[in-house]
Amino acid sequence: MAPHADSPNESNTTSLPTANSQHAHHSPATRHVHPSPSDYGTANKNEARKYLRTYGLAPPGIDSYENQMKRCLGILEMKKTNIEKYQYLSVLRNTNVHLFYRLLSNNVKELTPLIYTPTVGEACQRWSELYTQPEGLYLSFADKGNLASVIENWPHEVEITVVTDGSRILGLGDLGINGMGIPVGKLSLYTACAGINPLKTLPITLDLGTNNQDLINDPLYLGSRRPKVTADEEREFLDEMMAALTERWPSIVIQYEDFKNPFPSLERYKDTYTMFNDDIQGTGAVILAGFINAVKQSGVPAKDQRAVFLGAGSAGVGVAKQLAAFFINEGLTEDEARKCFWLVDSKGMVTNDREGELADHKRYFSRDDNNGEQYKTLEEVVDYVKPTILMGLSTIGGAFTPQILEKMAAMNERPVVFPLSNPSSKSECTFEDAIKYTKGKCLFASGSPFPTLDFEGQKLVPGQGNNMYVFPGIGLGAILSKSVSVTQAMIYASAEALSTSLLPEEVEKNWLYPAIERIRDVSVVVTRGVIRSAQAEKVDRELALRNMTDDQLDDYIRARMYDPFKEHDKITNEINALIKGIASVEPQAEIGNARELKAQPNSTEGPRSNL
Ligand SMILES: NC(=O)C1=CN([C@@H]2O[C@H](COP(=O)(O)OP(=O)(O)OC[C@H]3O[C@@H](n4cnc5c(N)ncnc54)[C@H](O)[C@@H]3O)[C@@H](O)[C@H]2O)C=CC1
Ligand SMILES: CC(=O)C(=O)O
Ligand SMILES: [Mg+2]
Repeated sequence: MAPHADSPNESNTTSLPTANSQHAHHSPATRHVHPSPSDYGTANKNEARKYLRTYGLAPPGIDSYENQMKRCLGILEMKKTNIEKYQYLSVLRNTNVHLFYRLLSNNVKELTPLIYTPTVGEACQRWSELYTQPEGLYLSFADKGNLASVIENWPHEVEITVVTDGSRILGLGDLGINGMGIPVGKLSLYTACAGINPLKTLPITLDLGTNNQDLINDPLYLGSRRPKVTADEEREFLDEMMAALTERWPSIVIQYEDFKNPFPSLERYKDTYTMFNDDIQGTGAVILAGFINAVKQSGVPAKDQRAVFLGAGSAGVGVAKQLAAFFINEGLTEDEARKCFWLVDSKGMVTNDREGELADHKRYFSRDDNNGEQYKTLEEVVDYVKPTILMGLSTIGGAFTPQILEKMAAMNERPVVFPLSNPSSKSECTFEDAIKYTKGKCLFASGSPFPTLDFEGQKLVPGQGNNMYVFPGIGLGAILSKSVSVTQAMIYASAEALSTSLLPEEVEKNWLYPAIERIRDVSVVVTRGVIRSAQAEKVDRELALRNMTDDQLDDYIRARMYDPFKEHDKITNEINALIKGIASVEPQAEIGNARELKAQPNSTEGPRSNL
């Protein structure tokens, strides 16, 4: 990007009718609305400052983007802990949203762990303790019956929302309204990875009570202290919320995230609203993509795959279902595909004849061929099944012990070992242990990032099997195609697209996922796959996209992605348009602060000094 290296005294490329008059007041070349925090940015040129009415309200020096980012990285460097870095970045997002996204886009690998897993886990655990600024919308059970009017308070147009009830935040359990860090973090990635306009994103956290006694006892906790509502109460609440959101924003895409039991809501809303569940479907897709590439390397055909899953919750079952769909595509019958999976939960291997009631979502993969044997521990199950694949979605850090990893290596040329639980403390094993105990044989991906490793003279790069590779493209695809729903085929298509998005040199290095630094390009490929699938399923409403070639569609997608490096061009265009008098000025909300909750006054206010 070209730096904006103007000095305070340099004149700028365009000159406003009143720009050089030190005493000019009431210039028509100003916006007739209050500046937003981003308008005070130090990279704004004088002309822009006058136009935005922030002249004199920021230091006179005019920064280049590079300088701004250098300063931010310097400040980050000074922060001692990751949670301090998280806080600094949150404040930056609130005060200069475009700078925040420039910084994030240019440093996605380094900064994602600070705004997302693992740091967001601690941020959620301490949300009420560290609370400093509004970020998102809270919908309380006490407001049932009035949700539409609460939603009305959100001051911006919305294209996409991420909703959590905080009841299963990463692998950290029920965190109540402290879970807000998750929708905020996911939506930051929507913007950084898929260029969804930050102003058009809405983080929502539902306050449906909590069963976490520590929170209830915590005087600083900012949610209600009532016990978690019943399943029936939750359903009624969600019915009202879905209707109210869609009433206000008819094209809104709604992503469910980190609910303890998300299956009933997915089943209930998936055909009626443009919604999907990230933990079941997004995770299923991202792991399928990595697995498709792992299969190419391991050479084990679908019919010979034996997958043991530690964890049979939303993510475990979601991933198993996507892999089963792939096995069916590879020629297996549904029953043969289903039989490739052995699920293990906190009570041991999931079987039809074990004691106690089996949750509905576990039935599909429940085994009936265990001859009355109940295998309680993962090691017992590994000995019994002799798996080719070991997936971890259990929230149990360290559950893939050295012994289990050694067994995987002894049984397989290239064992697939995916410890996918988040944050890092919950990962079923580290990359280092996986490499050490399988002697470098395993095909590895983890939910949270691990550092690269030197092993026998080779630099090994771990894959990150995290739904962040697909949900941005699923969301953008649904928005651009104006899909009436997000179908299973669209989710599957996102996985196929991701699996093909690797560059030849990435394939050459045996990577399972593309470099995270290329995420915006990858998201274009995923978005195109999702749109094509929506068209095939006839759930799209933007019919003109059907006539585009793939190249044309890619250009179309790119052109609609928010680019934080172009925000100043937008201001310049507004000024030029104003000078020429040929266009009306865009409302401030277009370039304002994404998370600013205070509604902007409309333009009835008279102009102030432009100096
Ligand atoms: N890498 C990624 O992109 C994603 C990772 N996840 C992670 O997966 C984990 C699970 O998420 P969900 O399935 O949504 O949670 P969940 O609460 O629905 O399921 C957890 C499962 O783990 C099982 N489990 C708990 N303790 C166990 C033990 N000692 N031994 C064996 N199994 C045990 C439970 O019985 C349950 O089946 C979380 O840590 C989450 O962060 C979730 C979604 C995406
Ligand atoms: C990544 C994610 O969605 C989770 O850990 O829940
Ligand atoms: Mg999640």
